[in-house]
Amino acid sequence: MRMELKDKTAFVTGGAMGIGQEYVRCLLSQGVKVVFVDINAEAGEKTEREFRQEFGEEKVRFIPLDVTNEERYQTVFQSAVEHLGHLDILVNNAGIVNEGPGWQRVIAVNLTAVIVGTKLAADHMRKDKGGKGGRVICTLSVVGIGDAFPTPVYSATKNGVRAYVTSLCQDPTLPDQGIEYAMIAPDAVDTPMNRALDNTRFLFWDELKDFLLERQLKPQTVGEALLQLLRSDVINGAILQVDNQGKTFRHMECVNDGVTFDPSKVFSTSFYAFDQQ
Ligand SMILES: NC(=O)C1=CN([C@@H]2O[C@H](COP(=O)(O)OP(=O)(O)OC[C@H]3O[C@@H](n4cnc5c(N)ncnc54)[C@H](O)[C@@H]3O)[C@@H](O)[C@H]2O)C=CC1
Ligand SMILES: CCCCCC(=O)CC\C=C/C=C/C=C/[C@@H](O)[C@@H](O)CCCC(=O)O
Repeated sequence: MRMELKDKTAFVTGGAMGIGQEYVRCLLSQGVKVVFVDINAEAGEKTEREFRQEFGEEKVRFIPLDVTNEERYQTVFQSAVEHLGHLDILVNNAGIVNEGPGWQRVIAVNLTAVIVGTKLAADHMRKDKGGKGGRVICTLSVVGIGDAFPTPVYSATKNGVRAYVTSLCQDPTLPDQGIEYAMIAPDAVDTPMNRALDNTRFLFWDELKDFLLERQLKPQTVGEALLQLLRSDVINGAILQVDNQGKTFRHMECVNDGVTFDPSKVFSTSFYAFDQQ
């Protein structure tokens, strides 16, 4: 299934700032109609104003939402679908890092809310239940395809999303459902999230920040990766790793439609090895 992006519809979480804002911008640039949600209403309204000026009043709509509020998520999702007509693409992007007190919320935002949103989208999209099919994209992190001692809770949520999505990808009824699931795994990206890091949110931040900040990507690079992924013919099971070396499909396999991954594209030299030692 090759997706022509023009006139498609998308729902993006955490779209007010950072990577999510770039996702929204990139989708709009391709003629996609977008509803985005964010807990930060002020930033969301500002982003909506700017994008309406650039892309047109009717093309984009912001709705305030804390994705951990499941009841409100259902209501907002429903009104987004009514506004868009139907939904072709869900981008699960809202995420936080915090290894200190209050870490439980990292699980609620990064993992539980991703499952809630994905279930809402799948129920709406399933062709075998009257829907039109669609694609669900989740933002992992490089630490979602490995481990990282400075972010054990965060890494657990991202690995959890990877396991959840990869499991959905293997559902033998997926071709009947007409849904594809894929993931984007960026290295460190220069966003408001990273600019707010400290030794509590990210363990050993003082020791590691130079190493991490030097390798930071621009959010635009991750936005372009989303478009590359969405333009691909078959994406079920894909993990698109994005780093300063470029973009690499690390994993793509599916048990039901004959797609297998190309081993020559699996290896990525930039994935974390303690090669600095
Ligand atoms: N910045 C980085 O180095 C990397 C980030 N990521 C992932 O990319 C995604 C976006 O991260 P960034 O753009 O860096 O973060 P950010 O903090 O710059 O932007 C995240 C957006 O999500 C919103 N948000 C947070 N909690 C929310 C909630 N409960 N409900 C609704 N919206 C909420 C924030 O208000 C913000 O607008 C996250 O999933 C993050 O884990 C992945 C790899 C690297
Ligand atoms: C940088 C902000 C973190 C935001 C969360 C992310 O998703 C970004 C993840 C990016 C980087 C994580 C790096 C973890 C690194 C360590 O496990 C270790 O590999 C660092 C080794 C440093 C060294 O060898 O000097």
